[in-house]
Amino acid sequence: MQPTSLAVEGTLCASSTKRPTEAKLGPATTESDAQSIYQLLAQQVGERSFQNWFAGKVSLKLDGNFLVVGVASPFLLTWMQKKFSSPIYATAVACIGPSAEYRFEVNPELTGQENSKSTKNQSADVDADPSADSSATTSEPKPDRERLDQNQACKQAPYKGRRFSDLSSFVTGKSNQLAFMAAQQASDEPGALYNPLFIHGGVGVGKTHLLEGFYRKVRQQYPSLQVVFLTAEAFGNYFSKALQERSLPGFRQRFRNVDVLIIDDIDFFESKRMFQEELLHTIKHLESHGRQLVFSSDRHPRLLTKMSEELTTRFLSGLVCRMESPETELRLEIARQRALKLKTPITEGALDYVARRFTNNVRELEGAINCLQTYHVMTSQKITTTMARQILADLERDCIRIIKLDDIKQIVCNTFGVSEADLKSSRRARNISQPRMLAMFLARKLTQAAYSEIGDFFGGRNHSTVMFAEKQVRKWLENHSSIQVALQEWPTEEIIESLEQQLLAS
Ligand SMILES: Nc1ncnc2c1ncn2[C@@H]1O[C@H](COP(=O)(O)OP(=O)(O)OP(=O)(O)O)[C@@H](O)[C@H]1O
Repeated sequence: MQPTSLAVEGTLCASSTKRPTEAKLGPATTESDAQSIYQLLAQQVGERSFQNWFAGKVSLKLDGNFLVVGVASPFLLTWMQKKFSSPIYATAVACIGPSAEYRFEVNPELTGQENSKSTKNQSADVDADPSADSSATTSEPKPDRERLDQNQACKQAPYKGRRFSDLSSFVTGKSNQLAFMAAQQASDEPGALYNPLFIHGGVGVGKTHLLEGFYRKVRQQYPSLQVVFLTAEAFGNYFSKALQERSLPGFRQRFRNVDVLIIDDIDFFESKRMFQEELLHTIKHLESHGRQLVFSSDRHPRLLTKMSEELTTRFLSGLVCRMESPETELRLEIARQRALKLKTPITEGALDYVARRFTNNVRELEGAINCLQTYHVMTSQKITTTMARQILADLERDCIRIIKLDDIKQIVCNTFGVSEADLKSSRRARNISQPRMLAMFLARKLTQAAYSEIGDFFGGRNHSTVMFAEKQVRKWLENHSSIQVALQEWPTEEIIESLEQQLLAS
C-alpha cells in the first residue's frame, strides 16, 4: 500500500526526532522476534492504545518487505489505517529497514475469533453470578488477561518473512577463507575496516549466504544500527517507483540514513546508467558519514565493463575479495553438513561421490543431498554410494548445460566490450585478437563443435586458425600470462574462470 506509506513518510520525517530505526530489534525470524514486533509497536502507539486496539485483536506478520497488519473487519481496517498508519510504518521501518512498507488486511481468523469472543462475553454476562464483583463482566480486561491475549496474538502471527543464513553455518575452505574473514572482521567494526567490502564470485559459491550472515551478525552485535540488506534489483525497483511517483526525496531519505548498506548482485546495474548514478550518490553520502557498505557481484569490479568508472573506482577503494568455486574438500564438508541438517544417514563414500560429481556450485550440491534425503524418507534406507549413483543419475544429466557458440560470442563481447563485428573481423589488434582466441578456446572446451565449425562461426576462418588459438591460450595459461580487459591486465586463468561462470549461469 505504497500511497499510504508515502503519505506517512512525510509525517515521520517532519515529526520524528528519534530515527524510528533506532528501536532495537534483531533479524525477525522467530516467534520471539514476532514478540519483538509487538513490543516495538507498543512503544510506537503507546501502552494504552496498544491494549485497546492491538493486544489480542490484530495479527502481525512480515511478508517480504511488508509488515502486514491483520484486523477483524473492514470497518476496523479503515479506522486503524486512519489512526495508526504512522506508528505502523515506523514499526515496519524498524523491523525491515528503509525499504519497508506496510498493509492492512482483514484476517478471517480474527473475524471468527472476534465473533466467538463476543458470544463468550454474552454468555459470561448471562452466566455471571449476580452476587459476584461487577468488574468480572466489565469490558476492561484484567492485566493478566491482557498479557494472555498479547501472547496469543503473538502465536497467531507466524513469521513468513525471509530467512537469513547465518555465518555459523558457512563452511570455510581455501576458496572462501579470505572473504569469510573479511566479512567477520567488518561485522565486528562496521565502517572502520574494509569499506566498501566487495565480494565477487561465480554462481552459487555462497556470496548471498555470506552477506546474509554479515547482516545478521551486525544486527546481533549492534541492534541499534540501521542495517539494510537488499538486492540491486530491489534497489532499482524502489528507485523507479520513486521516480514514477515523484517521491525521490523520500527514497533518498530511506537509503541515505542507514548505518550499513548491503547490496547483493550489484552486477544487475550494468548498462543501467540511472541506477548507477543514484547508487553513486548514495555511496558518496554514506561513505562521507563513515557508514559501512558491502556489495556482491558475479565479477571483479574491473570486469563490470558497463559500470561507470566512478562507481568502479569506489568499489575498488575498499577490499575486493574473490570467492572461488569450492574445492573438493569444501564441497565434501558442505555435503556432510547438509546431510546432518536433514538427518539423512549416508555413507562417507556416498558423500564423497556427491562432492566429486557436483562441482559447479553449492546449490547443485545441496540439491543432490535433498534428493537423497527424499529417497531416505521414502525407503528408510541408509544411502550408499551405489544408491547415490542411481538416484542422482537424472540430476547429473540435468546439471550438464548445453552451451552454444552464440552464448560464448555474447559473453566474450560483453566482457571485453568488443562488438560482434570486430570479433568476427580480420582485425589483429591485441584488444580484438585476444578475446577472439579466448572465444575459440572456450568453444573447443565447452561445446561439441568441430574446429572447422568454430572457425566458420568466428568470421569464416579455417580449422588451423582455431587450433592455433587453442594452443595459444594454453600457452598463456602455462606461462601465467595476462590479458587486457577494461584497460587492465588480468591473469588468463581468472578471465577464463569468470567467462565460464557466466556461461554456466546464462
Ligand atoms: N560455504 C558454504 N557453506 C554453507 N553453505 C553454502 C556455502 N556456500 C554456499 N552455500 C549454500 O549454497 C546455496 C547457494 O549459495 P548462495 O545463494 O549464497 O550463492 P551465490 O554465490 O549468492 O549465488 P548467486 O550468484 O546465484 O546469487 C545456499 O543454500 C547457501 O547456503
